[in-house]
Amino acid sequence: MSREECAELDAADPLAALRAEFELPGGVVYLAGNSLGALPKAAAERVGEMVREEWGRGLVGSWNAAGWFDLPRAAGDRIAPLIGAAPGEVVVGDSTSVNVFKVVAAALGLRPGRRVILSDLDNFPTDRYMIEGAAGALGPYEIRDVTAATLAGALDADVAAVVLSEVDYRTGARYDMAETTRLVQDAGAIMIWDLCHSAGALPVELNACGVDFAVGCTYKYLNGGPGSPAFVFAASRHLAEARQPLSGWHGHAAPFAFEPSYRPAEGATRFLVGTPPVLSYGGLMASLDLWEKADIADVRAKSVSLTSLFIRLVEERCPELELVSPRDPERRGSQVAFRHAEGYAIVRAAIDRGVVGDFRAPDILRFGFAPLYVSHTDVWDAADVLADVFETGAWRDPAYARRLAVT
Ligand SMILES: Cc1ncc(COP(=O)(O)O)c(C=O)c1O
Ligand SMILES: Nc1c(O)cccc1C(=O)C[C@H](N)C(=O)O
Repeated sequence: MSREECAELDAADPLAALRAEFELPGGVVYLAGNSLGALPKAAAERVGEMVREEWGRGLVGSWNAAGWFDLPRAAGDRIAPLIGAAPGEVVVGDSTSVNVFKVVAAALGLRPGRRVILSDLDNFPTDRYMIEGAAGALGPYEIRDVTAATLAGALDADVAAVVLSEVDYRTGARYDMAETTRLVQDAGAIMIWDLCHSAGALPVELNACGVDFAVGCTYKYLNGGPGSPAFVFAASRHLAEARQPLSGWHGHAAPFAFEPSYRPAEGATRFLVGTPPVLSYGGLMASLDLWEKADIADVRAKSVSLTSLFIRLVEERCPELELVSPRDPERRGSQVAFRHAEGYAIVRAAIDRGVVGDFRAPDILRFGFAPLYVSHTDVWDAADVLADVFETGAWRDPAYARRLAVT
């Protein structure tokens, strides 16, 4: 595959026009949108307007006039179609970590008498830490570690809830959501999915799969900006009964009645806690405008095309790298991971040459493909830079051996 052929694929890409809506620095191929999505140009304007007009001029009246109070529900209703949820089932607030705690607590409350939580050993650590915290605070509960291969054998009548990430943050491996949810629910347990690496990366059908609860962040493929608030989904059939213990006033049935005791709000609002980080919703809402112009089926088709092309080019040109992601596109998300003992130095050398991926210990090189702004020529250029890093031995520079504190 030549660079010219990649350009032809880009010319036929139905999402191509969306790239111009993003602020992307020149000379950079950005393959870390699975960690922090790129900046939509309109997001900078929107946040600026919120600061100047809504905060500066509207002052406290903006809680009503500018709709600040309803942002968690409004943003949730706009994310709902991207994850196969109905209006009223999704709210946006807090972080994914905090939302894991809430849905685990809600799930445990729906399965009294069952004392076991199953958690994927390969799940992103914060999910595991929050499950430990919830089990300790609400328990005692026993946590049993599973993998995709051992899950079925671990399901028994003691299991209250199962928490899995649909797409593995390191390998990009993807669970079969429909089949796994059915398996878990057939055992009488509650199914909780973490969609951090799914939302905006591939079509998610929460209700079609009968999922109970889900959480996910908005700063990766949804491009909401650094630290933009996370979402939480609760299936409508659970909304009347589900309770979560972080009973803050924004989840109260009548926050401005200032009642002395907590009464949960109707619907998913009961999963809210305190005052929303209003300005952080500005970037997210601007980004969600772009999502209305994108067909998620096109997003998936392009994602498969980009990731498959990257695997092919890198395997041809960098035989030193071992593919870690599933080769079958059905079984992977929108990222590609390779293994190499010197992965850290290789990633740093590639970043210095304009190809921004990231490294996950102990030896994973990770590249995310956000179909709204990554092109096939970007993929070609990234593989070219990686090949150059090997051919020139650039990664051997001692400067690349020194680990940075973050990311
Ligand atoms: C699967 C998964 N869950 C959770 C998180 C993070 O959660 P939080 O936004 O609370 O830091 C990440 C990435 O940061 C993730 O990849
Ligand atoms: N959430 C992050 C953060 O607070 C700092 C640095 C990176 C992140 C990330 O999102 C990492 C990402 N979840 C991952 O899959 O590794």
